Amino acid sequence: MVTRMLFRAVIMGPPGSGKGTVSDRIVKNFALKHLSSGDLLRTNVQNKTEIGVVAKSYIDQGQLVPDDVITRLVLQELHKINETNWLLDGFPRTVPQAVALDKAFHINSVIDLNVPFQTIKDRLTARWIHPASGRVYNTEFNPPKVPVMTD
Ligand SMILES: Nc1nc2c(ncn2[C@@H]2O[C@H](COP(=O)(O)OP(=O)(O)O)[C@@H](O)[C@H]2O)c(=O)[nH]1
Ligand SMILES: Nc1ncnc2c1ncn2[C@@H]1O[C@H](COP(=O)(O)OP(=O)(O)O)[C@@H](O)[C@H]1O
Repeated sequence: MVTRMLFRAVIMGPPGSGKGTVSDRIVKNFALKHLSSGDLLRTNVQNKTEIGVVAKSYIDQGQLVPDDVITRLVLQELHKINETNWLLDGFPRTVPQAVALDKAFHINSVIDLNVPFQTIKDRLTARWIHPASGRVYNTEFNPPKVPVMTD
């Protein structure tokens, strides 16, 4: 049996550090699937799945979704793309999540975005998200081609 080497990476950093933006750029240049825990949760919230209903109450309060809920959701998705190289964004965020991921998969690389707090504040102030597509812009760094429109 021939076993193909698969590349598994995690991108970490506080909210607003640029995980989503950097991930988009990486997957444009490398054959990786980008899986974002935030996007996954938002899809579940939109579709009103059982997990989505539970997750919404935490997200709306600005809290982390409980470890067992998010871990089940993310690992289930990762098993679906078992034959693919992937880049995981937003997970793990806690030690129990990291332990669960480490047990389930061998991780080849971790990118840790180290961005000063003031820079994060400035970026989040200028962040602009198009709700329908989930595309992320920045009014200074990465503005949409037509102001207030998504491209
Ligand atoms: N100036 C600058 N802004 C950036 C950079 N990377 C991301 N941003 C912007 O910072 C904001 C937060 O980025 P995002 O990818 O949503 O961060 P996440 O919350 O870690 O996924 C967005 O408005 C991005 O357009 C960067 O390298 N420089
Ligand atoms: N690994 C995780 N563990 C717990 N909750 C999470 C996790 N990832 C995402 N969430 C929930 O989803 C929300 C949105 O996440 P995300 O899109 O990554 O945005 P941000 O990077 O701006 O926090 C978080 O505020 C949190 O409530």
